Amino acid sequence: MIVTVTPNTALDVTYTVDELRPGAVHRAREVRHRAGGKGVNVARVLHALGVDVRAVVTAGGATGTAVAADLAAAGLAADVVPIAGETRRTTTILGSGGATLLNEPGPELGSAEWTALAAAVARSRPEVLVCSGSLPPGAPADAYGRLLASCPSGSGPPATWLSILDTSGPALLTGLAGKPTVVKPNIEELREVTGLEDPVAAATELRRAGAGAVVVSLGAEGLLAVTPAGTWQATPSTALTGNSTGAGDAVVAALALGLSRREPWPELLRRAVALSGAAVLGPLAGDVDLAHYHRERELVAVRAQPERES
Ligand SMILES: O=P(O)(O)OC[C@@]1(O)O[C@H](CO)[C@@H](O)[C@@H]1O
Repeated sequence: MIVTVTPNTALDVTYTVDELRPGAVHRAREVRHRAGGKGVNVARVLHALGVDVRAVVTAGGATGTAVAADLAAAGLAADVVPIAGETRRTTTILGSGGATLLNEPGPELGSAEWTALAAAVARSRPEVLVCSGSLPPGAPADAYGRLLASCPSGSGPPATWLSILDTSGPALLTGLAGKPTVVKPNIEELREVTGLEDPVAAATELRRAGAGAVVVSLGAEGLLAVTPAGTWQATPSTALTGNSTGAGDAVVAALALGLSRREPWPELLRRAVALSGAAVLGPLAGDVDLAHYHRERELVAVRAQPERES
């Protein structure tokens, strides 16, 4: 079972406009609401692939009720941890220039709510645990580190626990204490937390600090993976335009699936690049174009990178 946990769950609101201009009035052509937050998107993608997945989310207030109802309507298995605060909204504006995001910080969680979240994760006995998204304000600095370290695996002794951490800034750095199997920053997030320009050097730094492997999103150039088995770059066959919101979550979904199947890295990266493109072609974050995914898996180029002196 793959389990995703999204402490700062959201109601994703997506507006479509012709062109986004700062300072102007926009009449939205379309407005869509759905349960979101990175871990929810990961679960949605896995569900679309027919994979057994469970989403652990927080929900409070009217937006929390809408999130829980949408998860049920989508047929996603979920553990909804009730919270006193109002679940946040995250807004995506899709215009001719691409996607612009406005993410609310979200409500604080009380210590009993953190305990309930950790208990829900432990109860689900993940084989692969995915920790995704920003932490809510006032979260314990090591919130992800604790969730990752305390996770009892359904599949064996601690040495076989598998986990993915997809977050940024201090939450990423402190989460490394939980020894995630893989972390998946994008190139800007990686440079920000390490202060290093070179992505291989920066990824190596995160591995030294506790990550098993580091998979870096390079945008249109695909993915770079620095792993115990070697370093690879995986490149898509073609550049795509569409809604890039959620493309990173599709990469995480592919990584979780590949880890659960113990796939070799080149195979896993092919799947991740193809699924990321499929997400760009999906209308909303969490949607994937499955026809593109199956076609593109055959076309992704994966190249081993030369070993460097450490
Ligand atoms: O504020 P966070 O937790 O970093 O990101 C939240 C979020 O912007 O990420 C997803 C795209 O990855 C959106 O669907 C979602 O609402």
